[in-house]
Amino acid sequence: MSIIKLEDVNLIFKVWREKRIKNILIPGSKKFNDFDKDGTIHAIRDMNLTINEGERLAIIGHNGAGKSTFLKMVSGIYPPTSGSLTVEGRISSMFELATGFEMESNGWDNIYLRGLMLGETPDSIKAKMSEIAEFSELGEFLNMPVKYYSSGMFVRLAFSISTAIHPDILLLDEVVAAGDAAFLSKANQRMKEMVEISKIMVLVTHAMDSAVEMCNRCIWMERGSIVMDGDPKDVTKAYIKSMV
Ligand SMILES: Nc1ncnc2c1ncn2[C@@H]1O[C@H](COP(=O)(O)OP(=O)(O)OP(=O)(O)O)[C@@H](O)[C@H]1O
Repeated sequence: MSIIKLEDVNLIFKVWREKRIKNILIPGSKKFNDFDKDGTIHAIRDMNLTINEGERLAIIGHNGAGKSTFLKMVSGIYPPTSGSLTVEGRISSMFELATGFEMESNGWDNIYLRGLMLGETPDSIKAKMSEIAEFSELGEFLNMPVKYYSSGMFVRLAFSISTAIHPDILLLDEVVAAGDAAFLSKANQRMKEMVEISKIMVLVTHAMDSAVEMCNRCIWMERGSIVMDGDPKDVTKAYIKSMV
């Protein structure tokens, strides 16, 4: 049984500002970085939300609304400052794909290490290695330290590993642009398969048609809070209307 449950959750970032060189050197420039009077950003505010199995949730909202922070919090990157966050199920995050790579190690070693990080056992990741390598189409480059990869090659490797595991909960931040056109179409197909097998999907997007086509529930966030929660057609319509 997979579930994501937030009860009165807050996430506050402490923003370092008083000691900026600019503040010290230029008198009167202290207000340069005035997000909040006390130097904090309240990214998630008193959030209550339950996401159950079968739900495909889209999160929409303006820049800085807290959408990506929400995903990172659910994936465990940022712990909530207060409140209760329950996540049951194996998570796969399709964002910050580069996190956790060993730049000095080669592609093969990174497949293995990253697989373990994503919850595979040594045996299960070994069994998937050749399939991951094949999907990435990196061939001989897999023997090379990943620090020498081009950005497109790096994305291919990261994407191939992340999508080889079968998650209960799939967290997506926009569409993953993975390499050239041929790889992109293969990647999109693989992404669709992942969406189908996952029990819960959360998609952060600025594309209203993706929210409507891919999801069966939508929340609109502003300033860390949920403004509206409901059918993607209704929520995206209200969001668009608010902008005109
Ligand atoms: N690591 C961090 N440290 C400090 N503040 C942060 C950090 N990450 C995000 N923020 C702040 O938290 C707020 C929410 O940011 P977030 O990235 O979640 O917004 P978003 O809705 O995903 O925006 P966008 O649509 O532009 O991607 C913003 O004010 C942002 O500046």
